Parts: sequence; C-alpha cells; structure tokens
Amino acid sequence: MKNSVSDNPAVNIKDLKLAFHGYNSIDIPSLEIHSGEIILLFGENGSGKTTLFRLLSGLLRPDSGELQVLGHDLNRMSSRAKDYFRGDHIGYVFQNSNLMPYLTALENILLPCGFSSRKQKIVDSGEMTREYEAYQLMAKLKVEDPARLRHKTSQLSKGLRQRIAVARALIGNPSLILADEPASAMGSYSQRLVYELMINHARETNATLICISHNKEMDPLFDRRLNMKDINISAETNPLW
Ligand SMILES: Nc1ncnc2c1ncn2[C@@H]1O[C@H](COP(=O)(O)OP(=O)(O)OP(=O)(O)O)[C@@H](O)[C@H]1O
Repeated sequence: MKNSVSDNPAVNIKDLKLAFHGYNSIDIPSLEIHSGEIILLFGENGSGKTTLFRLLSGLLRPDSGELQVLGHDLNRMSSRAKDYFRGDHIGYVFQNSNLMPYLTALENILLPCGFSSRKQKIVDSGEMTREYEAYQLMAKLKVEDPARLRHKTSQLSKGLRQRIAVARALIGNPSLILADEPASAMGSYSQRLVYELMINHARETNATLICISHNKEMDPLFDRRLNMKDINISAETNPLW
C-alpha cells in the first residue's frame, strides 16, 4: 500500500454512526479536522471520545457513514490494509498505555519500527541509531537516565509508563497522533511537559494531533477545542450516557 497521504483534510466524517447493544454511541453528522491542526477533544465520561479514536484508527468499523482519514476511505479498506495504514501513519497513545509488559521500555518505544517500514526508514534516516532516537525522545520527557529504559515496563510507575507510551506514539513521525488522556497519571508540571512535547513534535513534523484531556489548564496550548456534546448527537438517543 502507498505510504503517501493527501494534504487536506486529516479527518472528514459525514453521518457516522456506531451502536453497541442497540444504542448509538457515535452519531456524528459532520466533522472536519484540517491537516496539521492541534485539537483538544473533551466531554463527559461515556460521550464517545475513545470510541471515536478507535474508529479513526480503523480498530472499529462504523455501522454507516463516511469516514476519511488522511485521504483514505477507511470503509473501503480491508482489515489488513487498515493495519498497515495504522502502523505507517498513526501514532496512538492508548488510555491505559497498552505497553507490552514483558518487553523493556526501550523495546516498547521501538515497537512501531517493527510494524512499519515507513517509520523504520524515517528513524533510520537520521544520523543517530534507533536507540538514540528513543533516548532523545525520553530525555525531552525528562527521563534522562538510559538505564531506566532497560527495565521491563511492568516494573515502572504509571507516570513513567505514560511517557513511554507517548514516545512510542511519536517515534517515526506519524501523520496523525491520537492521544487518549496521555498524561492523566502525572502532576500538572509533567502534564504540561508532555503536552508541549507532543504539540511541538506535531508542529515540527506537520502532523495532526488530537488529544483527549480533562485538564482545562492545557486549553491555551491547542488550536481548537472540540466538545463531544457538540459533535456527537448520540446522547439524544442513548440512555447509557
Ligand atoms: N466494546 C463496547 N461494548 C459496548 N459498549 C461500548 C463499547 N465501547 C464503548 N461502549 C459504549 O460507548 C459509549 C462511549 O464510550 P467511550 O469509552 O468511547 O466514552 P469516553 O468518552 O471515551 O469515556 P471516558 O471519558 O470514560 O473514557 C459508552 O456508552 C460505552 O459504554
């Protein structure tokens, strides 16, 4: 599959619907996010933020509607094609980090290079080794002792695991970064550091960043704020909200 992505928009959604157990979790009449935008996504628990991320990354298939991501019509792609697309173009910080507990921190950060030849090429095109690139990212997140990256992630604190998940999402310069409460286990100083690093990285690499956060102090860092209740009208029909 081609590695190139089209310029605009990064996300284009029309009449997108997904129901669980007969209730709509997602009912988004229209949503457009431009390439390179830095977006804060917020909303009540259960308002569909994580579900929207899983749709955007091709982990879930909608029941109906149009879903274009980086110029690709995800509805027309096979599961296998979506796996390649996700590996090549998306960096995803999962809500619970989703690190491999039996791998070291460094192995976790470098994992995307094993799944994507695009990311592998980008990381290997620099003058530094892959390992050094990973250390650099972690140093920017104020984890400066390389020895800490040789520990299995199950031995590390939640805040450190979140930083590792952020570095894993950024390595190889994905075109779309989806970060689901990436710094929720951290204090406000570290949260700001993590958000600023992700935002700077996105701007430097012309990536689009969508970040789910409940921390209002971070609002000014973002280009645009999206409230789920304004884009997802499923609350009108879903009593589980
Ligand atoms: N796999 C699933 N099976 C059944 N219902 C689901 C599933 N995934 C999500 N839902 C439902 O979809 C709705 C949206 O959930 P989602 O996790 O996307 O919300 P959220 O805004 O990310 O919440 P939070 O802020 O708590 O993380 C909820 O009503 C949830 O119960």
